[in-house]
Amino acid sequence: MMMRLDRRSALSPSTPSSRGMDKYEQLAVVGEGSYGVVLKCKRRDNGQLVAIKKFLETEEDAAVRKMALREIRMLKKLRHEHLVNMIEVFRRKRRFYLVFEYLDHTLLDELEAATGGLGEDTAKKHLYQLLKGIDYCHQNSIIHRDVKPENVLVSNTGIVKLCDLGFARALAAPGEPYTEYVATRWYRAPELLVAEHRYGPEVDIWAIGCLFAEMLTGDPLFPGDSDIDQLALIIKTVGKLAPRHQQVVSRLSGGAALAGSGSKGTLPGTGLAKELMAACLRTEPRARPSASSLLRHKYFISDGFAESFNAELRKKLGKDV
Ligand SMILES: Oc1ccc(-c2ccc(-c3cc(Nc4ccc(CNC5CC5)cc4)n[nH]3)cc2)c(O)c1
Repeated sequence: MMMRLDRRSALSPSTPSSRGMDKYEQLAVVGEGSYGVVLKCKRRDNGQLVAIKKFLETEEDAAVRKMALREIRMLKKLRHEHLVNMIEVFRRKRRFYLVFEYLDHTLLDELEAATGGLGEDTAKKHLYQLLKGIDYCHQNSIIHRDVKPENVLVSNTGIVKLCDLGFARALAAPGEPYTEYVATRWYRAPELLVAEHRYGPEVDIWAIGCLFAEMLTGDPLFPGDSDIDQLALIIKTVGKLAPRHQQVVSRLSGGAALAGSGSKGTLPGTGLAKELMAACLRTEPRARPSASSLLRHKYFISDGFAESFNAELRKKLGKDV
């Protein structure tokens, strides 16, 4: 469906414009959420493919305007090889348009196309790049909060970038509780499932542990169909919750049965891969390693993988990484 995006008005003086939204031709819708739609577009003058997030509501809605400006402020701060970078911002008919890099497909597309997983070599390369992107977020005090296969983009040269930080948020000040937020259930850490007010970047590490397992097997690790079922699957595989979380669960209807016998199921993978995955999936958030320490894990270092893969990334990205 061809749609000419109308004349725009620059959102802020820091984004001087040329011919406005006329410079893009819409090619497809690649994503839809409750707050907006993501369009695959082509820049008319040079053929560059971009992804344009169009907010559905106009900025008359104060809540939408506040959320959009918060998202734009955050996105302007974050620039990294393994995050989808924002190129420019426009406003048209009192709606916000955010223009981003376009990558060929998502990790979900890869998982749906591959039976039995992506193979350990691809899974390891994707995992390493994901950890680099999330480490950058965490170093900048940003929690992504919705790491899942749809939010992991892959270029046709195998470069991986995290996207849709629309729900990301800055780390709360000490003592400040977070607002309620519901990450996609299958990748939601136990502390989110028990609605702990104080959660941190560890929720992203949990999600990455879930993604690593899914890349190896091709199947979601914890496909819960309710929050209680989600907790039951987690406990069955990785063992008991942290005592403070167990107390919360035992007060929920049917929660008492979730105490768990302590015997654990098995995680996919072998050797150092399984060791790294298990570390990401510790039910005590404080026990999960940081992204930066995971990047120095024996799994990436002991076989020379990090050194050779970083050289490969530098060539592909055409710059120092
Ligand atoms: O706050 C925000 C809001 C939106 C984004 C965002 C930025 C860029 C994208 C994006 C998507 C994309 N490529 C893409 C390609 C294909 C698909 C869907 N494939 C399946 C087969 C139908 C989905 C996405 N390239 N870039 C998506 C979201 C963001 O990164 C941050």
